[in-house]
Amino acid sequence: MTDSTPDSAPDITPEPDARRPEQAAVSRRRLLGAVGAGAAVAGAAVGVGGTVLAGGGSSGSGGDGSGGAAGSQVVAFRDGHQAGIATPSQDRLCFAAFDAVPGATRADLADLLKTWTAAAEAMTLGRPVPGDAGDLNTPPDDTGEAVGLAPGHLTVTIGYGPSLFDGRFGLAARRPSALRTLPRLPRDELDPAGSGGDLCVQACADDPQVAFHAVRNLRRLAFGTLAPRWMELGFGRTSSTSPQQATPRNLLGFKDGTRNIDGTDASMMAEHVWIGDEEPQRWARGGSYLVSRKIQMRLEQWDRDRLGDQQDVFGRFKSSGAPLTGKTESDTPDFHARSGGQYVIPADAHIRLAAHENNNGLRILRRGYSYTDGIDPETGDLLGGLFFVAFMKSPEQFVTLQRVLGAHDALNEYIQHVGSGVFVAPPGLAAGQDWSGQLFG
Ligand SMILES: C=CC1=C(C)c2cc3[nH]c(cc4nc(cc5[nH]c(cc1n2)c(C)c5CCC(=O)O)C(CCC(=O)O)=C4C)c(C)c3C=C
Ligand SMILES: [Fe+2]
Repeated sequence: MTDSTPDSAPDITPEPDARRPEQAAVSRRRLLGAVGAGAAVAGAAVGVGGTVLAGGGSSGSGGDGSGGAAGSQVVAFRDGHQAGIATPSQDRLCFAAFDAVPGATRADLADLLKTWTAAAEAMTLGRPVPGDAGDLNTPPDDTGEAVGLAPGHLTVTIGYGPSLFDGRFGLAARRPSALRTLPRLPRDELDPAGSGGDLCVQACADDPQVAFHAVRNLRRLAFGTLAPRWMELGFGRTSSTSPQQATPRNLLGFKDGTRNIDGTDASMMAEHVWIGDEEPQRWARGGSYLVSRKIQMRLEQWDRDRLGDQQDVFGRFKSSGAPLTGKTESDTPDFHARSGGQYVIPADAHIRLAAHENNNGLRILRRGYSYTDGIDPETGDLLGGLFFVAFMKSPEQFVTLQRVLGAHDALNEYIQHVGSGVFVAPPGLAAGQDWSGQLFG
């Protein structure tokens, strides 16, 4: 893949002297007129209709706004698969789920998805949402907080929830076969207000402001069609999706992502992650199912647990990340090894229960983030955990794993699943294509 070197982001400074309630509709019309799917992004040096835009390498480096770094901080927006799945996971996340507002029509949704495509592509390049930046009588098309920041390897990945394929938008006949609300799983205590959604947007970047800016601007463009349902900010990745990345640690202090699927391994991705020819809905092939789970951790309780028990919970050493049967992080766990009649990796250890060796070869691509919700007003405890995100060929992969984990995992003493989502992430966009045409056919 080739790196592009976008110009530094243009100034979008005119001070608005009038803020009108119809601002969003005006902006959306202007954006469609000015850009349109497949046309050149306003001010961009690179066309969006076919030119290879960028390499997808992410080092996790922070966006420093330096023009020199920008060229290597653009992840290709158009590809066979959406960026933000197999591409290296960035350090920061902003994830939002949206619902269609009552009265929103098929035409509204189609219009919005076209607009979102152009906006997401521009922001990925480190550019503002396109439009006429000089009109003093309408609000600026871009909210402005990413001006001067580097692209930060921004990826914008969208997904459609099962509810989008009900009767409202004439999409029932286009519902991917495995897309349905997850069944109730063991120990679930889900908050409906923090679960589900008609659509989702996963924005990942090296810089939290770049990720938030992307979601905020898509939300702004959606006024009158979609309303936000829930949102999560992730401040530290808890997985590696490329062999070049060091394994990060989760909030329990353990290396997380050691035996994740490598996003550059095309055959593993085809076998476990990408929707293939088995899917009758051709438009969804090359996409993937996204399962999100907000998993609260009992951090204070964990912090009082002894090290030996913490290691038994996972079946790995805390400091090195090696399995309890090995010496280094990359050693393969030996699930048969015993000592004094007991398994070295305990029967209820997280990795024993989750390992593909013990689940008929089943694997998922994990791409989660740590989150915090501040302090529990009732107990004074720190609130935080894992915003688990995983991609897979079918949500059944998650359901199968979680049925086992929810019933037997030693980790259950320290966690609670409180939010849930399932979405189909459509395949990547070809030159000239947009999310609207792809979904509506
Ligand atoms: C249903 C799927 C999974 C949920 C939910 C889940 C929650 C969860 N996991 C950790 C921390 C770790 N998980 C690790 C490995 C691991 N986890 C899953 C699946 C789920 N985890 C899988 C498939 C695996 C790989 C197992 C293997 O093949 O060995 C590890 C070990 C290091 C690694 O391989 O990544 C850690 C640590 C937490 C904290 C958590 C919920 C809060
Ligand atoms: Fe896990």
